[in-house]
Amino acid sequence: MALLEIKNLKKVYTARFSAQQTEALSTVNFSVEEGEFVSIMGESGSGKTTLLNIISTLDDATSGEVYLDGNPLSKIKDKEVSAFRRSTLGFVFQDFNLLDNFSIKDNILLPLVLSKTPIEEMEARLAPIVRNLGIEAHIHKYPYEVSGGQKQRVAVARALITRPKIILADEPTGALDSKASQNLMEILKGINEEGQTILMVTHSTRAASFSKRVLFIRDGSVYHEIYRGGQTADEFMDRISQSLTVLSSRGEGHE
Ligand SMILES: Nc1ncnc2c1ncn2[C@@H]1O[C@H](COP(=O)(O)OP(=O)(O)OP(=O)(O)O)[C@@H](O)[C@H]1O
Repeated sequence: MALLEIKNLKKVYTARFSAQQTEALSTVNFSVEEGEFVSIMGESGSGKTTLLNIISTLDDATSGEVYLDGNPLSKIKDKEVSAFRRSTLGFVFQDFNLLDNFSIKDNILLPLVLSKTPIEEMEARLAPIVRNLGIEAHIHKYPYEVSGGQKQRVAVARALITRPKIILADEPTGALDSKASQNLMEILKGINEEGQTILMVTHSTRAASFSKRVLFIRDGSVYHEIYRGGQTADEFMDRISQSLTVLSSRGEGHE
């Protein structure tokens, strides 16, 4: 059974003060196996954020279903959604989403504090994660005292601390320079090699080349996919670029 299964997902937005409707997702079908690292690419407005928001339980689908470990997300009761999200999903966003008034350590521990984890357990989980991510020396600082790349590593630490089933990353390198982006992607690749499943939305072909599979979304549905297989990151990046060129220049059909 796939870890994540997206079945016939459709999302239509209805404008609040008019009858105007936008079909953001038409029919999305795909699945992610445990241990995979999958990127989602597509032009602006193709529905990537909408898709990630529905998988994140931040938004509801118009129809279709998302299954995690075989369980339909739409059946989770409203009052259980926050706890589900906290314990099962790890989030990494483009703009880090750290709390400025919390130290780095408190930002990382926040999901565990909210789920009332004992202090000894929190400390035991924190130590290896901050060591692996190279942010050990910064945990008593505040977000405004560290670089963008370090902030994003803090966000990754916060995502990992709950031992989520899947990490959902939305443009994680979007606010980083090329060196920090490379560093972050190497970290995500390493985490994936240790078994963490990752689903990432990105515009960056270089970032996507670190994943094992790339899904291309267009006009609200998955249009094409490629696997890295035995290719090097550079070879895979060339294939991703070629696919994007073909897809943006072609109206219909598969490669
Ligand atoms: N809250 C909303 N209300 C109405 N329409 C929306 C809403 N959010 C998104 N849309 C529309 O749904 C479509 C898909 O948007 P979405 O943000 O998912 O695209 P995207 O691929 O993430 O784009 P980008 O790469 O620019 O972030 C677009 O046409 C967008 O205008």
